Amino acid sequence: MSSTGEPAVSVDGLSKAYGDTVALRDIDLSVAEGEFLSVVGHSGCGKSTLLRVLAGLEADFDGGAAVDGVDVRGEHAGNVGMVFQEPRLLPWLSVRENIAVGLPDGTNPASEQAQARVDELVSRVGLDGFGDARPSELSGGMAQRVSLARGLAYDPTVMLLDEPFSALDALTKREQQEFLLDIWHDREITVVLVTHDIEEAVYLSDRVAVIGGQPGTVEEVVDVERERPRDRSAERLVDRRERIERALGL
Ligand SMILES: Nc1ncnc2c1ncn2[C@@H]1O[C@H](COP(=O)(O)OP(=O)(O)OP(=O)(O)O)[C@@H](O)[C@H]1O
Repeated sequence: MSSTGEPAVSVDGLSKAYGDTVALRDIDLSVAEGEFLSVVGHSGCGKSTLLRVLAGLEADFDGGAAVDGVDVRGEHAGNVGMVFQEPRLLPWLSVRENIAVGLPDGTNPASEQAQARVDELVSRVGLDGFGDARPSELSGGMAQRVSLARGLAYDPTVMLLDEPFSALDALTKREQQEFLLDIWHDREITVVLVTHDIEEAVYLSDRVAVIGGQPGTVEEVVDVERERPRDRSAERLVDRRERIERALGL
């Protein structure tokens, strides 16, 4: 990744209302290239709204939000991939075809280049041998990996993940967390992860932004550390978890 020194994500005085409901108020946030940032907060504090703004899905807001220095409201904005809580796969398409849905507009999915890109993504998310399977033949964790591959197909610089593991059982969730770290490991992408799970946020992230209140504002940004691999029970992580819990009034 070539570093321009520009933050991958910058949010400046962002406020967003839905009619009379103010979801976010005066949010400032900056995410460096290659950084892993999590966003935690109580239900309804505006976490998904923040991701939707960054993904260019909400045009009507006050303040600024940019990805790679480009305003998210602009025509060429949003070199982002998005992964949701549910995999949202098309049941009548194969794994390969579902991933191809995420290829950049104008790509001919039948072209040799597109096919090679899809094969590479199937491999990258550990699904060799399942390329022709239908979503109904996959486990929850596998389906979520297809969703991740579809998000990566666009070759985004920033991945936005909205509680991608919250529907998974505890063991699968851990596997998927490791999997996401593997994908992110070379820091070729910047990750913004929304989660309810404080332990997950602390284990995975460089920094954790705590959003509180309604409308949501940034209460605190907690530095975790840059080192990896990490021990989930390390004192430093426990300390960070407690700090976040206090910020959330838990
Ligand atoms: N499309 C919408 N229309 C009206 N109000 C909305 C809409 N989307 C979100 N809201 C409101 O905005 C506020 C923030 O919602 P948002 O989904 O961003 O919160 P969240 O922190 O992601 O919640 P959760 O953790 O429960 O997913 C809530 O009060 C919600 O009711």
